[in-house]
Amino acid sequence: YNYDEDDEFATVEDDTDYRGGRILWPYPLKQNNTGRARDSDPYRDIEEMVRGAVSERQRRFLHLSPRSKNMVVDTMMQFVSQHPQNNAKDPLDFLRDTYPLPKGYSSPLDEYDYVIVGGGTAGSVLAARLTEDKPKAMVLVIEAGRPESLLSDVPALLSVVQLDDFVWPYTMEHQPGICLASKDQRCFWPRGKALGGTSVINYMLYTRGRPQDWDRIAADGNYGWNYDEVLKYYIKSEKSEIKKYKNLPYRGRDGELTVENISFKTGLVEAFLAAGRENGHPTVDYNAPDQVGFGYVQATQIKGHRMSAAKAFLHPHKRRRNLHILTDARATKVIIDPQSKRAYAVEYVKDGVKRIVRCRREIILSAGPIASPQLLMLSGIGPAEHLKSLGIPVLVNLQVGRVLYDHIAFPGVIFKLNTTNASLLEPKVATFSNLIQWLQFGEGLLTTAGGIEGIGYLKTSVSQDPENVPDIELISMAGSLNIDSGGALRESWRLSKPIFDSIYGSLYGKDTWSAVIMLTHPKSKGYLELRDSNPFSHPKLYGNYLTEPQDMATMLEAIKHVIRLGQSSAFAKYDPKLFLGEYPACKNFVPGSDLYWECAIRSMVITLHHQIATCRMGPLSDPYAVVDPELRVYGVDGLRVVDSSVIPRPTNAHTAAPAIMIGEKGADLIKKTWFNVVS
Ligand SMILES: Cc1cc2nc3c(=O)[nH]c(=O)nc-3n(C[C@H](O)[C@H](O)[C@H](O)COP(=O)(O)OP(=O)(O)OC[C@H]3O[C@@H](n4cnc5c(N)ncnc54)[C@H](O)[C@@H]3O)c2cc1C
Repeated sequence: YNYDEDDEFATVEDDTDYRGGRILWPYPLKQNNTGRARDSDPYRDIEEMVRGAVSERQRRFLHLSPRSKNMVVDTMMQFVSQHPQNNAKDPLDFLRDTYPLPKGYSSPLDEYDYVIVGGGTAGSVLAARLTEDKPKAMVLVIEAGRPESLLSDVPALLSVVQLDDFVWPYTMEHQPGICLASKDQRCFWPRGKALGGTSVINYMLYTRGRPQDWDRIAADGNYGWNYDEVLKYYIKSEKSEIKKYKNLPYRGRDGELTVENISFKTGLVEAFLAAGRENGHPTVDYNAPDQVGFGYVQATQIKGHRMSAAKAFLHPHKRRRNLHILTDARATKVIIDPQSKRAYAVEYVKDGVKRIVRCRREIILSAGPIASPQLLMLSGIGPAEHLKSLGIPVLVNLQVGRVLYDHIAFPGVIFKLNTTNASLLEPKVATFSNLIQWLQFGEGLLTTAGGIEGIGYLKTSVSQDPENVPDIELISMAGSLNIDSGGALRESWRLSKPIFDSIYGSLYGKDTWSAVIMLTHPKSKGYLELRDSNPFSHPKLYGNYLTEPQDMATMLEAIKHVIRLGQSSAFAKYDPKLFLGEYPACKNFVPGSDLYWECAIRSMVITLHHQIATCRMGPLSDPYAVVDPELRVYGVDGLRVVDSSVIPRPTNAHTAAPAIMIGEKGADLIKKTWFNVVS
C-alpha cells in the first residue's frame, strides 16, 4: 500500500502561483470549479470591506482591541468568552446543535432500559447502537456538557474552543521538577465537556494503534480484544474518504465516522515525508496493519468540518423515539443495592435540582478516564482505604484509578527557517477570505488540525521491545508552538506567558518547522484519587511523568531523530537552523547538550491528553483490573464502563479512534447479554 503521489491534494509543485515556492496557495486547486484566478484574492476585498464597515463603536461592543492583529480570531474569542455560566440563557444557542426530547415527552421517563452516563466519544456510539434494534430498548444519555456549536466545527479554531466552556479544566497535581513552564508548574489536562465529549475539542487525528498493541492486550487475558477482533469495529464505524486507501480491506467505507486527509498541505509536510524516506522511514498509511512509517495526517473531518462523535453517531438519529438525551445534566452517583450489589439508578443534577432515574438493564459509565473512575469511587467502588478515609461507604474494594498512563510529548525541537510564507502562521490562517472559503466549500487553511500535517512512527535504538513496534510518534507541524505568537495554542496547555515568551518570543511571526515527539509506550505510571466526597470537586491527578529513566532516554533519542530529519536534504531549501530556546530553568546547561534537552523536556513536557487505564480492563487475576474483558465492573451487577478509561496499557494510538471502537464493541457486548429481551 505504499503511498505514491496522486492528485488527491493540491500540491505546491502543481500550483503555479504558490508564494515563494514553499506554501500552497490557500485555495485547493482541483476540488471546485470556481474558476477563480489564482493571482487575485477576491475575498481579501471582502475582508477589507468588512473591516472598514466595523465602526469603532462596534469594535468596542465586540471588545475588539483597537490594536487587534486578527479580527477573525478576536471575534471568535469574544463569542466563546461570552458564554454565560450557570445555565443562563445562552445568546449563542442559535449556533449550537439541539437535542430536545422526542415529541410527546415533556420530561424524561422515570426508568429506562439503559442509562449511559456521558454522551462523549464512546458514549455517542454506544447510544446510537443500543437504540437501533427492534424491539426497541429505551435509552437515556446523561451528559454534563452542551451540544457542540459552529465554532467547534472549524478545525483551525480548536485551541480557541479548548479555552471555552466546552472543557473540564482539570490540572495535574504539582510534580517537583516537571511542567516547569506551565502555570503554577502544573500541567493542564482538559477534557471535552460537550455532547460528543472530547471529540468536540480534540485535534481530530485518526490513529488505531499497531496490531501488536491489541494482541498484547488480548494476551494479558482480555479475550475478544486481539487486533483482528478490534479491527472489525474500527472498520464498522469508519467512512474513509482517503482516496488512496479507502478501498483497502482494513478501511471502512460504510460507517458514520468520516476520515479524510486535510484538504491542503504545505511544502513542509512534503519535506517531512521526504526526509523520512531519506532516513529509512517509508511513506505509508500509518493505520495499515502491516506498515510502519510516515504519512499525511488522517483526520476525523467531513469536507473540512470537524466530525465529532456526536455529529457522526447522534445527530442522524435525533428522531429516534427511544433515544433520550439530557444535556447540561451532571451525574453525581450510581446507586447500588448494598445487599444484591446491583446497580439500579443514577443520581444526577439538572437545573440545580437533584434527580434520580432508574434503570432496568444496565447503567453504563462513558464519562471518560477522569470522571468514570470518579463516579465509581463516589458510588462506593474503589480502593477501600481511600474511600473510608473520605467517609464513603465501601461496596466493592477495587483498584479504581490506581493506574494511569498518559502519552506525554515534547514540542520543543524546532527549526527556524530562512524563508517567509512557508509555515501556517495565524495571520495567514485566520482571515475572512479563509472563513468564507471554509463556509462555502469546506476547504482551505481553516481545515488545518492545529497546523499538524504529518505523522511518523519509528522505533528508537533504546527501545527494549523485541518486535518492530514504534516507541515514538512524530507529529509534523507546519510551524511550531509559535504559530499564534503565544496566543490560544500556548493557553490551551496553560503554559506560562512570561516563560513562553522568553523561550519562543524570538520566533513569533517567523517561519519554523517542528515535529512534536510523543512517547507511545511510556513506562511511567500515574494515578488518580478523589479530592473529597463532593461530586463537583476535581479528582487529584498524578502524572508521575518521566519517573522511569527509560522514558527520558527515549525522548533524548527521539530528539536526535528529529534533528536528523530537519538536517536532511529534503529540508535544505528552507535553510533550517536548529532553534535552541532559552529555558529559564536550563541556563546552566550547554545548549544542545543532552543535559540541556533533558532540562528542556522537564520544562516543556506536555500531555497529548490520552489518559487511560483508570478503570483498567483485565482478567480477574489482574490486581488492578476494574472491569472484566466484557467491560463489566467486577463485583457489581448491571454496571459497565465503556470509554477510554478501560484501555489497560498504552498503544501507538491517540485515543479517540480507540474510544469509538470501544463504544462499538461495548454495544455488541451489551446486546449479546440482552439479546431477545423485550422491554
Ligand atoms: C485537547 C485534546 C486533544 C486531543 N486530540 C486527539 C486527537 O487528535 N486524536 C485522538 O485520537 N485523540 C485525541 N485526544 C484524546 C481523545 O479525544 C480522547 O481520549 C477521547 O475522545 C476520549 O473519549 P471518551 O469517550 O473516553 O471520553 P470523552 O469523549 O471525554 O467523553 C466523556 C463524556 O462524559 C461527560 N461527563 C463527564 N462527567 C460527567 C458527569 N458526571 N455526568 C454527565 N456527563 C459527564 C463529559 O462531558 C464527556 O462528554 C485529545 C484530547 C484532548 C483533551
